[in-house]
Amino acid sequence: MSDCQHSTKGDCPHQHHHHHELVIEGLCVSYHKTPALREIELATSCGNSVALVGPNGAGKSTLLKAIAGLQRKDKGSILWRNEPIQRWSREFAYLPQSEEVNWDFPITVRGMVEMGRYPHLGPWKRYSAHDDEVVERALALMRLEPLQDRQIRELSGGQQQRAFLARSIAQEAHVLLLDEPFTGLDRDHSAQLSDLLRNITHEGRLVIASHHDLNTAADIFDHTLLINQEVIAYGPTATTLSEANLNLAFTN
Ligand SMILES: Nc1ncnc2c1ncn2[C@@H]1O[C@H](COP(=O)(O)OP(=O)(O)OP(=O)(O)O)[C@@H](O)[C@H]1O
Repeated sequence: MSDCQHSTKGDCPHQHHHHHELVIEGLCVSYHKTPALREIELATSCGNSVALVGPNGAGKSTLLKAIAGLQRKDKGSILWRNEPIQRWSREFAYLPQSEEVNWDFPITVRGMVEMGRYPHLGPWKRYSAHDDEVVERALALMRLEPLQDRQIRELSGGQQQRAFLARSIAQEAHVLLLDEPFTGLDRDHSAQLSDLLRNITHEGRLVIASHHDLNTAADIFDHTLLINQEVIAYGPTATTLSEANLNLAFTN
């Protein structure tokens, strides 16, 4: 258990942490002995959306990868429903920054969403009526029905992102880890993604996303974790992004 008294900046993030589904305590990550994250604490649950905000190099991508189980940690724990995340890999879906994703393989939107069902299929790898239903729902929730027979590589970046989200939903992942999902979207597509993320949290999932636009953060994310290697503040977005906290985070 960490000691809240040591946290002088912002709210203590882990009060009643054992009631939360995702609990990060004392997380430290370094690259070649250079620290990238120090003593990160976070406790949150399904139904929430959390923005990761901080300057370039603050460790946002590193934290997303760590939660996805893709980043070696020096110290600390990341628990999902009181157990190490490794036991729960299906529960997590991680989308890197768009330029890091290779979308150039031959598969349709529907094919990609069906891939989300693979871990759930029985020994004969046959799709049941239930699997089809889940795929239909995921396509509908992400408003992808009209695009379902299109090749992924022929879609716009925003549409590809929606296909990824639909696959994660079909996979029944409860935690969506998104690295700068709003980058490169115009105003209408940002508004659409914002709506879709709201639908995703309302149906009982958790969205954690790095986000650069301080002006839109409060409209999109109910909570914000402000970091610069360490936690600067955590809480409801509007209060967390106060001028004082931002000064702490964005000056070195
Ligand atoms: N693979 C790596 N090897 C060595 N250092 C790395 C590696 N990945 C990240 N870093 C370093 O770790 C720190 C945190 O990087 P990270 O990408 O997590 O920050 P970020 O907050 O996502 O930044 P940005 O807003 O610029 O995307 C940076 O100083 C970065 O240079």
